[in-house]
Amino acid sequence: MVIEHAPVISVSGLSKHFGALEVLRDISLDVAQGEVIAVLGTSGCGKSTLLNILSGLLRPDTGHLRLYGREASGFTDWRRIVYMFQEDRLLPWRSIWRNVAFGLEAGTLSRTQRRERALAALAQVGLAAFADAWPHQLSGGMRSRVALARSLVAEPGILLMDEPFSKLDPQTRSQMHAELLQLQRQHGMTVVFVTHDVEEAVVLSDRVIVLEPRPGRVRAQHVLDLPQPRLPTDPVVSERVRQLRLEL
Ligand SMILES: Nc1ncnc2c1ncn2[C@@H]1O[C@H](COP(=O)(O)OP(=O)(O)OP(=O)(O)O)[C@@H](O)[C@H]1O
Repeated sequence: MVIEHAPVISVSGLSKHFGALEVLRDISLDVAQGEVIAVLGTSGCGKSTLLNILSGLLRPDTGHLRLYGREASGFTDWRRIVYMFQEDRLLPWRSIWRNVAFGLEAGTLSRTQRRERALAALAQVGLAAFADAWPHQLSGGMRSRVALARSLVAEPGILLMDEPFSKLDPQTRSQMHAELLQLQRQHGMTVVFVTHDVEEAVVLSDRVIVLEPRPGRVRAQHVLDLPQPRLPTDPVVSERVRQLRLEL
């Protein structure tokens, strides 16, 4: 879904080195509100580094990052942006609802309100019944859903994801894809995720940004105007996957 607005994320001329290693060179990219963007590239091409910059965790050496129309250096509303990591990062000593509510603790909500919000987020991922369970009692897919609930509980405008489903088995992964898209539509969120899985990029995204390695540069952008849901077995989908694989 693409809503025509000023970009919520705008990157221009961005570069990043780690010591002598040039990781990103002259990256420019605009993301509209409600878009789902896949950043696709081989291992080590700088995908996570780019996401770290978009999230404010890392500063670029040169170039500009604008979020909701503001230069990142003057942007203060970082709570509108949530970062979902590759690992679920659940805290083993906290019950499920308290894991989900973790990010709300810095705010002004009471414990009861935090629990209500956490329960609502858990209900959205089908895990309301597990609110008082512990992380070790959950399967990998369930833990992944909890991580998604924890990301959604703060109602972010932008969700950044670094290969969040890469550790799941293929079937659970497809379920998570469908759930993510449903939640994304409900909330109108902008999603930017990085992956080296071409099929995942084609199934989920409105647009694929292909990064070229050493140093990471934008090689191509592809708009995927295919209807949802997209099944990997659909010939139109598998043809796009085949074409994109040739580019990597
Ligand atoms: N903090 C750091 N210090 C030094 N080098 C780093 C740092 N972070 C990343 N790198 C290097 O920068 C390059 C790009 O790393 P990055 O993690 O962004 O790639 P990636 O495309 O996300 O890889 P993968 O798909 O394997 O996760 C790699 O060569 C990596 O070793």
